[in-house]
Amino acid sequence: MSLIEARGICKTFNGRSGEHIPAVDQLSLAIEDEEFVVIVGPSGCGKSTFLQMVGGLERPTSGTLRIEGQPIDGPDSRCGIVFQEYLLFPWKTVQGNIAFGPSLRGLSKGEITSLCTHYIELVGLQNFASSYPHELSGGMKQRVAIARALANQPRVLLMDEPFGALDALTRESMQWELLRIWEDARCTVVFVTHSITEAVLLADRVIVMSKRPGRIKKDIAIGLPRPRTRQLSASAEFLKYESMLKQLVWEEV
Ligand SMILES: Nc1ncnc2c1ncn2[C@@H]1O[C@H](COP(=O)(O)OP(=O)(O)OP(=O)(O)O)[C@@H](O)[C@H]1O
Repeated sequence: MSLIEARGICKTFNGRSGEHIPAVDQLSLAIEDEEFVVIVGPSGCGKSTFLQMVGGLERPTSGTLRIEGQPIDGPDSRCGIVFQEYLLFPWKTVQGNIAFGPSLRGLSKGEITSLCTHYIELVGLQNFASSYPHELSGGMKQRVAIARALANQPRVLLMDEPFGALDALTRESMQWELLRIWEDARCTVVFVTHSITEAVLLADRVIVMSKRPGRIKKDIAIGLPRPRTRQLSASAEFLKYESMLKQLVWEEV
């Protein structure tokens, strides 16, 4: 049994004038435990919609979607979500933001503190535990958002263009950071991006979606060794994946 199984998923939205907007069409996909799956495709092809259905924030119009064999019927603590907008609580410190989920789960104070300490260290924010979001850079805010999601110890981390709002240099450093964090946290990641380079660097598998209504156009295993290195990211093999994927996405634009 796969960790996540989507079979024949369709999602149609109702537009403002009552028109039907088919966003996702007959999407079938199996994602295994601890896989790092990246979804790419042209703007509006239904990537975020698929992620939201996995996270239980949207329901498929038809088809079945299961996690650990059980139908997804609403937001589920097995899934943590990180969005492009950091969505931190501005009135809470870094520690307070990260402690929020564990405190809702009714953990003891000691357990919450040790979870917070672990994840604050994991994302490298030891010196900022008492800072408020407005005192942090974009990259630091996204580290908090990642730590906050991981502190709930999800089986699946859903990431929707998490580095899309960052400058190029910070974005690249966050990609390496995420790989390091993922090696430690060892959860399954489903990651949406527009950056093909980011996709090749991070993924075990890249799913290329067709233009709307999104179907799976190609499912490509990235056969690059881990841990990924800077040297590898400049290799001929890396560039080969990059140009193949660019071609596949461009055909849909
Ligand atoms: N709540 C909604 N109501 C109506 N239409 C929606 C809604 N959410 C998404 N859509 C439509 O569904 C389609 C897919 O949207 P979605 O955000 O999933 O695409 P995407 O591939 O993530 O796009 P992008 O890469 O630009 O973020 C789009 O045409 C969008 O306008």
